[in-house]
Amino acid sequence: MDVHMTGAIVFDLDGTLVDSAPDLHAAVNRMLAEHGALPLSLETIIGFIGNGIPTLVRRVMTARGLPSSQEAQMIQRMLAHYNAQPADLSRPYDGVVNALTTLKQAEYALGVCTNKTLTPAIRILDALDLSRFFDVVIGGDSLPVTKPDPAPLLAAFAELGADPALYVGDSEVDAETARRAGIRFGLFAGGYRKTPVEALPSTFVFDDFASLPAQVDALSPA
Ligand SMILES: O=C(O)COP(=O)(O)O
Repeated sequence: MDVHMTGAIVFDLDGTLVDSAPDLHAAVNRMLAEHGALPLSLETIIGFIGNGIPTLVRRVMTARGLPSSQEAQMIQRMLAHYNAQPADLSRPYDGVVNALTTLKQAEYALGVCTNKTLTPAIRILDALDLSRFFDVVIGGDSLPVTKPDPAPLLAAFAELGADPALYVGDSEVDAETARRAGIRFGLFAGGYRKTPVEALPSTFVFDDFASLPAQVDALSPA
């Protein structure tokens, strides 16, 4: 990696770059239908996102009273449904493409650190034409641990090879990951967060990606 890069910025995926909940919701309900279980609402599924697909499936099974003996099979079916259609309904949030373009032009090295399983994460980035911005993608199954363990985030920065400038995410898990990694955190307020923004430690909060490059510019050097 070019040592003259301005710095490195890593982004969360679900609820930060991409509103991915509608496809997760559709895949969950296809999985539930196969098991003869009733569907769950989009709002319920949004509340279950953040700790990766196996945890999402466990939360869904608890909500529907399904026996944990079926867990491994249901995770497998969820991944099959989701991998088949990961980006039919998912869209980047407004302003994401312009913000990434601006940051890339300013010579930031960009990466993604998500708890989403790597295969659908990459398929989504490809389908939405976002892969071109990123030099590294760390998924929920890339390491033996997931966020909020800081290891995946630190691995993303290590691979980028430039000074860590910022992690950008939307959730409690992301805020905790950045805190444990000792990395500055930009909190996107328009994602899947469950608690008030004031309750989460952040360097700054933003609700419009159009403002992100200026917020990054305003940071002191890493
Ligand atoms: O898949 C999830 O549950 C969360 O994914 P994220 O880390 O991109 O928010």
